[in-house]
Amino acid sequence: MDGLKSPPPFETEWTETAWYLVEKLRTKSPLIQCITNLVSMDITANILLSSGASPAMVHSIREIQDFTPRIDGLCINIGTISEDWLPSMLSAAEVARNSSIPWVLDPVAVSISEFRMKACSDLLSMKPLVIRGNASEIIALSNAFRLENSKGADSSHESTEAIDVAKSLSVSSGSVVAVTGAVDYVTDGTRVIGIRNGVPMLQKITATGCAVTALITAFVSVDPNRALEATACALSIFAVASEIGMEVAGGPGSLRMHLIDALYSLDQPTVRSRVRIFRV
Ligand SMILES: Nc1ncnc2c1ncn2[C@@H]1O[C@H](COP(=O)(O)OP(=O)(O)OP(=O)(O)O)[C@@H](O)[C@H]1O
Ligand SMILES: Cc1ncsc1CCO
Ligand SMILES: [Mg+2]
Repeated sequence: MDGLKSPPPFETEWTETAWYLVEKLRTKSPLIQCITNLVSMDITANILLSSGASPAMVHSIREIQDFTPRIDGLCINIGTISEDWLPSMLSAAEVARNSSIPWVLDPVAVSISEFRMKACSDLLSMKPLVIRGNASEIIALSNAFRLENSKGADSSHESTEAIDVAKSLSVSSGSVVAVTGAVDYVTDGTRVIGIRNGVPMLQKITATGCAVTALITAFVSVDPNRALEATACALSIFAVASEIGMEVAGGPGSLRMHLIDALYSLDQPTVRSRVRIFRV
C-alpha cells in the first residue's frame, strides 16, 4: 500500500485524477531510466526531478541487464540515435517488456531516415505502453513512409490532423498514442482525450517534447493499468506548469527555469483550477 486513498473515478473528475497522480508520483518517487538524446538529457532529468521522480540516464549496453530490471519505468527517445545506441534501446525495451515494466517511446524525427524508421519499427515490436510524438512524427510512424519536406525534429502538422492516424497507430501497435501540439490528444484506439493547456513558447525551448515524454513515463509507472488517463494527466500537468511559468518568464530561457520551478511547487488548488482535459 502506498498510503494514499483510492483513486477518484476517471472520465468525470480529471482534475482530481491529475492531483492524485501528482501526489502518488511525489510519494513513490519512481526510478525512471532514460535512453534519450544528448540535447534533452538535462531538461528531461530536471523535469523528472521536479515532478518527484528519480531520473537515471543509463544507456550503456554493458549495464542494461543489471540495471533495467530494477527500474519502475523506461523512456526511449531516438533523437540523437546512432548505431552504437540502438542495441541498448532494443535490449532495454526487451527487458522492460519481459519484466512488465512500463516503457514509453518518443519517435523523434522518425521520418528523416530509413534507419530511424526501422529502429522505431523494431522498438514497436517490444510493445511500448505509450508512444508520444508531435503530429508529423505520429503521422509518419502511422503511415510508415517518409514525409516529403520533413523539417526534422519540429512538427509541420497540427495535432488535430493526426487524431485519426493516432487511433490507427494505437490499434496496430497496441500502445496508447499521444500527439502534442496546440491541443494535445491521447488515444487508446477507441477513446480520444484532449488536453487544452500549455503555451506556444514551449516550442521555443528545445526538447520540451522529450521532457514531457519522460514525465508521461513517470506518470504511467505509478498507474500502469490506466495508461490513457495517466498520459493525459502528465501532458496537462506539464502544460499547466508552463502556463504558470509563462506568467513570470521573459522568454524561452527563463520559461525553462520557471517551468521547472512551477512543476516542483504545483498545489491542489492550482491543479483544480487549471487542468483542461476533455473527451473528444
Ligand atoms: N502551439 C502550442 N501551444 C501550446 N502548447 C504547445 C504548442 N505547441 C506545442 N505545445 C506544447 O509543447 C510541448 C512539446 O510539444 P511539441 O509538440 O512541440 O513536441 P516536440 O515537437 O516533440 O518537441 P521536441 O522535439 O523539441 O522535444 C507539449 O507540452 C505541447 O503541448
Ligand atoms: C534538436 C534536436 N535534434 C535531435 S534531438 C533534438 C531535441 C528535440 O527533439
Ligand atoms: Mg520531439
